[in-house]
Amino acid sequence: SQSLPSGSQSLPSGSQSPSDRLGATALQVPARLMLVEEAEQCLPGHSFETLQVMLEQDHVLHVELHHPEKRIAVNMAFWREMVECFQDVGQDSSCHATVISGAGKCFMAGIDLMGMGSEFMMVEGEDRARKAWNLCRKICEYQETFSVLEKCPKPVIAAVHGACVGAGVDLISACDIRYCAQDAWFQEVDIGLVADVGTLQHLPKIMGSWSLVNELAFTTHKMMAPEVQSSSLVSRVFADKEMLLQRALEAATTIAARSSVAVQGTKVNLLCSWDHPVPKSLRYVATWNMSMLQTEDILKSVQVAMEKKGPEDVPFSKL
Ligand SMILES: CCC/C=C/C=C/C(=O)SCCNC(=O)CCNC(=O)[C@H](O)C(C)(C)COP(=O)(O)OP(=O)(O)OC[C@H]1O[C@@H](n2cnc3c(N)ncnc32)[C@H](O)[C@@H]1OP(=O)(O)O
Repeated sequence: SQSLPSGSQSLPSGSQSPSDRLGATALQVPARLMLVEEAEQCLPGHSFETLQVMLEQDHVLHVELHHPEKRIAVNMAFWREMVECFQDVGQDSSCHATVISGAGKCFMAGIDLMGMGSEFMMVEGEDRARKAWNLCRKICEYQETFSVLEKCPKPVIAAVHGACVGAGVDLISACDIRYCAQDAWFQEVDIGLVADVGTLQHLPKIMGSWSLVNELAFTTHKMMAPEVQSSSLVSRVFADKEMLLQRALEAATTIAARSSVAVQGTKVNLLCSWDHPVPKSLRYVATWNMSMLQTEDILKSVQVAMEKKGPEDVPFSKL
């Protein structure tokens, strides 16, 4: 059988239909069985090769992409570690929201053109059918690197500065909120292949203009910050990286102070409406809320609203 990157036994294999995605979000099966207490201690200090995880505020994690000397060109470890990291974020009840950014001069320079070329050229298999089968499995595993961001019920905010190329666009298109700095620019892959890990599936739904999506995909047109804002790829542009991170962390802190029942349930149901027609999504939220409306968070929230306080004043229980 095809040899896998080390540690990749923890990656789910096979492509997922929208309903699989929803099911996985709603009823996540732990990838690595871990007690909540262990998960809480584990993530911020966890040592990854390509990711640095920092606890920024109460309940807010900052995941920084690392490989600054190669402009965050992503290597084999990255594809595996993103899955490990965001599966753990999903399980960690003390994390309510996450910011993801790039260390050094840019957000991401795409795949490591030197290190990863052989990954797709050298596919094992005794004949073409078996090679194709193994290649399909591999592509599905790489898709999971960014799909994990959607499956994670905690909102993920992408904070982009400088270049965001190829796989960087795949990554941000799977995030829940996208902010960028004035110096940010975005560009599709131009290495003789069809992008296959999320960009083409997400961008038409995210951006307001099919024409612009096509332009970006067909011509590899370099989009600068004002253009990505007017096309809705990002919702806010900030003067520089410092301001960008500050405002991304502020947004994450606001989210983290709210009821987890409300925030995580909202993410799951927004994804449902992304994937399904309105009647089906309405039925789903009715089924969702027949249990979730029984939360104590509603009473607590109403009480503080009456007292003219904010959600940060409510002692919500962990989820
Ligand atoms: C696997 C599943 C499917 C996924 C497919 C994804 C495909 C893609 O991502 S395609 C996109 C590939 N990326 C690129 O084409 C971008 C290449 N890089 C650049 O254009 C520039 O480096 C960049 C604009 C990002 C930054 O420019 P700057 O002037 O600031 O830096 P450089 O001097 O160019 O680079 C500094 C060192 O980093 C190395 N480097 C940069 N990008 C990559 C890369 N993608 N892969 C490998 N190495 C990279 C660059 O060679 C320099 O190294 P050194 O010469 O040793 O200092």
